[in-house]
Amino acid sequence: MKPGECSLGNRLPVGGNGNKFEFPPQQGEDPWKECMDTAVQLALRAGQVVKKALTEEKRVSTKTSAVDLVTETDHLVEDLIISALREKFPSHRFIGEESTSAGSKCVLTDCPTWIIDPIDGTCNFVHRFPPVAVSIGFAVNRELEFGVIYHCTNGNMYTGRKGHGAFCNKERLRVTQEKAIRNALILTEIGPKRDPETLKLFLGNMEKLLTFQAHGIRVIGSATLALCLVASGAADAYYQYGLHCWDLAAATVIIREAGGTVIDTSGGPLDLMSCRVVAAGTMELAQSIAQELQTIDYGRDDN
Ligand SMILES: Nc1ncnc2c1ncn2[C@@H]1O[C@H](CO)[C@@H](O)[C@H]1OP(=O)(O)O
Ligand SMILES: [Mg+2]
Ligand SMILES: [Mg+2]
Repeated sequence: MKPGECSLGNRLPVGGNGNKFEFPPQQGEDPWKECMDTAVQLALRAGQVVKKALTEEKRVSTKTSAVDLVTETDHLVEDLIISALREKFPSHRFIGEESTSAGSKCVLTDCPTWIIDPIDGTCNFVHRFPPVAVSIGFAVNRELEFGVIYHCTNGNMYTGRKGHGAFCNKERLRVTQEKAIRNALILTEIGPKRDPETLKLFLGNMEKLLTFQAHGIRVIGSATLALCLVASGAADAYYQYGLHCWDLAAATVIIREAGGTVIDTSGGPLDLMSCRVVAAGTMELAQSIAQELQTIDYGRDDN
């Protein structure tokens, strides 16, 4: 994809809410810099909407299961982000969690594509449990170029740009060098299926890792923020069956740029649409976890 195919428009800041997040300086020409700057500004703007709505009464509906929640704020924020991006970059494509739920196609092509989770941690949002994020990933030629994840309740802005590192605000992120399950702090998420067979597999996977003397397993209710904790070195690994491309896109760039590994649960390369992942600071730990996991089938995002 040539840089010219990203309609760069003018350089007016998006939003104008007075928030002055400065992206860490980069060297050389970056054809997607304006896109990334726009993503940061939009994540901040969306984050403010989410933060305000957190304390207000919410209308909650369910999607794929009784525990897969959505609110009017998820829709509002996704519309806000996609309409602003479409206006600025009319030739680009969009994959959004709520647009996909409403029937939009979820396919990644070579075109510049934005992959958006308007609220990651909707269940947390509904309960006012703090890990709640806005996640914006961007891919060109099916390769992830950058990711922006805004932790709405504590104001942390996580960014990763391919080849330029990962940051939390202005602080560079680094993964841990832990290689063994034995000493690892591991994060996961439960996924929306709660039938007995799925729960047995989910708990069996946890039990296996605990049997190997993992220091701990944590579930925080936001896949994107859990992955940011791995990028930050606050946890050693993350695995899950039942997440989606919008949970993974932005975070994958951030972890890789923090020196970490993101792979498929089979031990092979990541497939963004496969609804499963293992991420870790080291390939050794990622492979060890992948080897122990029993597959939970969640289908694919692109069919
Ligand atoms: N009841 C629930 N509890 C936690 N996460 C849930 C959930 N239902 C759906 N999810 C989604 O599953 C992802 C990975 O498990 C989470 O980050 C969350 O993304 P969401 O809030 O964007 O829907
Ligand atoms: Mg969401
Ligand atoms: Mg999500």
